[in-house]
Amino acid sequence: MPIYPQQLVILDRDGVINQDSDAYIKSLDEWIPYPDSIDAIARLSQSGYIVAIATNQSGIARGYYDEAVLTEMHARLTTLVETAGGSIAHIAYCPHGPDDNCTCRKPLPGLLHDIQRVLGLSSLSGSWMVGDSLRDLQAGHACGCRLVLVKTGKGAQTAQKDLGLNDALICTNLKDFADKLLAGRLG
Ligand SMILES: O=P(O)(O)OC[C@@H](O)[C@H]1O[C@@H](OP(=O)(O)O)[C@@H](O)[C@@H](O)[C@@H]1O
Ligand SMILES: [Mg+2]
Ligand SMILES: [Zn+2]
Repeated sequence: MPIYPQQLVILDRDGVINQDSDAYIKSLDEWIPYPDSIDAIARLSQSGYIVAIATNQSGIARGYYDEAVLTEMHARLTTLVETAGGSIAHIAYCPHGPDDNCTCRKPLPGLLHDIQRVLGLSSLSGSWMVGDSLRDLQAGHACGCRLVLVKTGKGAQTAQKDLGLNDALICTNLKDFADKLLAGRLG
C-alpha cells in the first residue's frame, strides 16, 4: 500500500512525546511519556497516519548514556504505542554532538531524509513535523513539511522567539495536535 506524504506525521521526541530535561534524558527511568502522548500516537495510527520520530540524541556523543540505553527507551515507547493499538513506523536518531559535523543533527534534515528513504517516499512535502524546538521546525521546513510547534518541553520558550517560520501552527501539546488533525481542523 503506497504511503502519501500527507499521511506522514514526524514527531520530535523529547519535549513532544516525553518530558525533556536540560540534564538530558539519560536512562529508561528518566524517560517519562506525557500523559496523553501515547494515546495520541495510537489514535493517529488507527486513523491511517504513519508516525515516525526524528530525535537528536547528543547525550550519546557527550557520554551521558549509550545506544543500548536509547534502544531500551525506544523499545518501551514502541511497546506502549502498540499496546495502545498504534504503531511507530521508524525512529531516526542522531547520536552525534554539535561539533561532529554530521548531516543528521537537526536543524539539518538528515533524519527526515532517513525516514523518507525507509518509508519509500519520493517527497516529504505536505508531511507533518511536530516539535518543541526551532531546530525541529527548521528541519521540517527544509523538507517542505507542514510545521507544528507544541508548547510542551521547550515549546513555550520557543514560541516566544521570532521563529522566522510564520507558517508554523501552534498546539498546546501532542494530544491537541492529534485532536485537531483528526477533527479536520488543521486543513
Ligand atoms: O528534542 P529531541 O531532538 O528529541 O532531543 C533533545 C535531546 O537530545 C536533548 O537535546 C539537547 O540539545 P543539544 O543536543 O545539547 O544541542 C538539550 O536540549 C537537552 O535538554 C535535550 O534533552
Ligand atoms: Mg525536543
Ligand atoms: Zn548526526
